[in-house]
Formats: sequence, structure tokens, C-alpha cells
Amino acid sequence: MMDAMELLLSRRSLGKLGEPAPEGAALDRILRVALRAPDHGALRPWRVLLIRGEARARFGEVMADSLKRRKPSVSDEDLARERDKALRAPLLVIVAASYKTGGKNIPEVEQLLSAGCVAYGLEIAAQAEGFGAIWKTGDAVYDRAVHERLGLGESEHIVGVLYVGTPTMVPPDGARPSVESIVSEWRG
Ligand SMILES: Cc1cc2nc3c(=O)[nH]c(=O)nc-3n(C[C@H](O)[C@H](O)[C@H](O)COP(=O)(O)O)c2cc1C
Repeated sequence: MMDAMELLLSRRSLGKLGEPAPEGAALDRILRVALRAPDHGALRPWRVLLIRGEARARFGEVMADSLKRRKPSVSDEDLARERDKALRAPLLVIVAASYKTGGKNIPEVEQLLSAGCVAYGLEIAAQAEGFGAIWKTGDAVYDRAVHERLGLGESEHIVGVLYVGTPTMVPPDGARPSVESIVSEWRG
């Protein structure tokens, strides 16, 4: 088991992914990590959809339909590329913010941030379990027609599609900011 700090300090995205995807107990642990996201008011303002197997091709159709609607002049080649994106990993996890009121008046932005933490938890837990993941969005995830096809309601908003699988290639890690470049001390 990887040391926690070693894991956190080495978190990175990996986009070249193949079989297998996490399943069974490993997938369950990854999802449980994600559902420990900080959550103001315990609203659980999240929805998580797993897309795997043949359903990925159906999701690819949804993405391609969205592109065609948004850009009617799109080439067949670009349409095919959009359709095939869903096949780039054996498991796709859609994380949505599912805004709740619950009489608690928690601002939507806080619920959105909480859903972002769910996505981050998924990504880091996938890495801890020996898998790779990358968080993606793109114009289609903001398309209400896509939401409808996924069964998401009007108060739901996709924060990301996590592509998850086994890394087939591990390129050199990207540069990371130094602490000094981002962090300063406020002394009043
Ligand atoms: C909300 C969000 C949306 C993102 N959307 C995309 C995307 O559509 N395509 C992409 O290549 N990277 C996207 N990224 C960035 C990658 O997930 C990744 O963070 C980036 O490539 C840097 O790699 P690293 O995570 O190893 O630092 C997104 C990240 C976030 C937080």
C-alpha cells in the first residue's frame, strides 16, 4: 500500500488507458473515497453515473449527436472522433453536482465545489488502487440535451467525466508549481 503522502504528492492524470477497469471491491473502495467529499450541510449534492462496456458506445452516440446539433457543418471525421472518445477508457464515471436546497440555503457554488471534490477523490483513489484516470469535460457536458439523455435533471450539472482504466503509457509528468509561486503569507 502506497504511503498517503507519496500518493498525494504523485497524483497525476493519465490519459492512455486500457483494460482492465477497476471493478468489484476495488471500484467500491474508489467510490467510497469519492463519497467522503467535504459537503456543507451534508446535502450529498452529487450524482455519479458509471458507463462501461457497450454503454460507452451509446454514450459516444450521445456526444456525437450533441456535436452535430451544436455544429451542423461538422465533418464525418470529427463526428467519428467525437463518437470514439467514449471508448478511450474501459470505465467512464460522470460526476454531476445535483443541487439540493434541503432548507439549508447552501449556495450552489459550494455544492459544485463539493462535487468537484468527489471527482478529485475518484481520481486519486483510482491511482491508489493502481489504475489511471483523467478528468475531462468539453462542450458536450454543458449541453442540456446530453443531460436529458443521461437522465440528469435541470438542477444537475456535470462537473466532469472521469476516464478510468489501466495505464498503457506513462509519459513524463508535467511541471508542478512551486509553493512560493502560489502561496504567500498574509500578515494583516
Ligand atoms: C474541471 C476540469 C475539466 C477538465 N477538462 C479537460 C478536458 O476536457 N480535456 C483535457 O485534456 N483535460 C481536462 N482537464 C485537465 C486534466 O484533467 C488534467 O488535470 C491536466 O491534463 C493536467 O494533468 P495533471 O492532472 O496530471 O496535472 C480538466 C480538469 C478539470 C479540473
